[in-house]
Amino acid sequence: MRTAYSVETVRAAEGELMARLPEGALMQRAAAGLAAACARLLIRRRGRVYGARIVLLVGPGDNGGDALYAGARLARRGAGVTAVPMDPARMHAGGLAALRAAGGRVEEAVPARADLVLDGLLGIGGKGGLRPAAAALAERLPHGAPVVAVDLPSGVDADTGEVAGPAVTAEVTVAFGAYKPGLLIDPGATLAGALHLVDIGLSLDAPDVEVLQHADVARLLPVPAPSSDKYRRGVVGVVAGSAQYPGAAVLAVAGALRGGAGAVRYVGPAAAADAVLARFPETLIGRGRVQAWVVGPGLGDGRAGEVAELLAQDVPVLVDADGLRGLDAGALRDRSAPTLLTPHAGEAAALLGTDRRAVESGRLAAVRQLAELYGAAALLKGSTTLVAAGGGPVRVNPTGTGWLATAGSGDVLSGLAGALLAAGLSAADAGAVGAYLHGLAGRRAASGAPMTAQEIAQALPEAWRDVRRG
Ligand SMILES: NC(=O)C1=CN([C@@H]2O[C@H](COP(=O)(O)OP(=O)(O)OC[C@H]3O[C@@H](n4cnc5c(N)ncnc54)[C@H](OP(=O)(O)O)[C@@H]3O)[C@@H](O)[C@H]2O)[C@@H](O)CC1
Ligand SMILES: Nc1ncnc2c1ncn2[C@@H]1O[C@H](COP(=O)(O)OP(=O)(O)O)[C@@H](O)[C@H]1O
Ligand SMILES: [K+]
Repeated sequence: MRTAYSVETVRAAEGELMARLPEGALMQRAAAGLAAACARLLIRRRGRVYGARIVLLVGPGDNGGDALYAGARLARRGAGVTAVPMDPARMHAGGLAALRAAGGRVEEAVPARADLVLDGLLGIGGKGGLRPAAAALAERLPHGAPVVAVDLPSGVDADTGEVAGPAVTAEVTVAFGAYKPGLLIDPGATLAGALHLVDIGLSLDAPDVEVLQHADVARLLPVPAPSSDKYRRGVVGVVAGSAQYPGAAVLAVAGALRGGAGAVRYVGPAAAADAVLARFPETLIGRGRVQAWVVGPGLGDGRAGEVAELLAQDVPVLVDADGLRGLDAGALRDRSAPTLLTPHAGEAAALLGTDRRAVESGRLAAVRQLAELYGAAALLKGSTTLVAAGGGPVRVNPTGTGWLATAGSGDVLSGLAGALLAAGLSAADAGAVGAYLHGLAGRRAASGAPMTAQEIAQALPEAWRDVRRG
């Protein structure tokens, strides 16, 4: 499991540790780890550190200090290091002295050529969008040089991943003590590139954000026991599709059949039921007992009554797409069985009474609000799928890919996550495991070329095997 901690938590842990260590010790640990990561990158790219041209973008705070001390270490290994300050009058004094002592230079303009750039403009002390002096440096990077972000790409909000205006795009981000949520959530995650963590000795407990990995997902997968039968494995009921959108029913059932439940029951108009049976003769048709319902994909208008009726039952319910329209927050909060809502940004905006852009730029806050307002687990789809429930850490899905943005892909996910719910996973686990498998299947089905939603469903068994192999 990869975890991330808010700035407030990291600052508190740093404060505690700093009080017990000699002054500057933490920054030396950070700079040593940073310099080692830079050296590895230079050796990979050009065989050695000696003779490399390194540019340090230096902000006024400790983030700039880290860059200066790391630059000094690299200069001692024979690199030519040039520091470019955001404000020449405000640079970390100790770091600057160390760089000069190691033979580094300070210049006002960013050199046109470099083998490596260290972005030490802003770290966790950055507030709001980059101010003009910082933005000017971030926008004038030497062409083609890889960028290593110090703790955080400057311009990314550490707690949310929001980016207001210009920001640095890094090849690698070297984070100190802990990952920050903004490194894991888009748009920040995309700008951060590959992540590398330097242990500086912080002790941290409950994370704000967590990212499941293969081993975590493997532990949660519902694998049949010798004594299993189809009912014990769980029956998932799918209420989806309409005369206008029969395909949504087929795709939701396709996802559900690969989600680990023992049987899939379909409830919907005859035309959609015929389409489902033609494709999946193993589907049970018509109402009956289920261990979880999936309701919403392709329902069309005028079926809110059916949604309310399912929500009145004391079984887990996943609500997606058209099912999300006009949900009654009070009724949801009163439910005792688990509920999982799976909106995309537009649907989430409608549920929260805000606009789509606000959701997309502040995904973490939006998913937390959804979970709180509706008293349910919430899975916010899109670039970086997030799952929130009950005030616990928000789960960030690491397997997503833009190729998943294809019509019907969400229908497959709803069936899949619903089946996991029927198999007995909690709503948060069903959402997180569903998104994980869906992303893996999407990557496998696409492998660099467009794919269809049906192909995502078809690739799900391979995603399961992949996860179980570890
Ligand atoms: N604490 C520790 O133990 C350790 C911390 N470590 C390192 O310290 C980093 C945090 O350092 P930090 O607290 O000095 O803040 P930092 O990110 O350098 O920025 C603050 C400066 O930026 C300015 N500024 C703010 N927003 C701005 C904007 N939008 N655009 C432009 N300028 C802006 C702000 O200016 P002001 O608002 O004061 O005018 C202030 O001068 C952390 O990320 C890690 O790298 C490691 O060494 C490990 C040990
Ligand atoms: N940029 C993206 N990166 C990763 N995944 C994405 C992106 N855009 C969409 N997705 C995923 O694709 C699926 C689309 O679902 P949805 O919006 O419900 O579409 P549809 O209703 O057509 O099925 C979701 O799983 C979502 O997370
Ligand atoms: K930085």
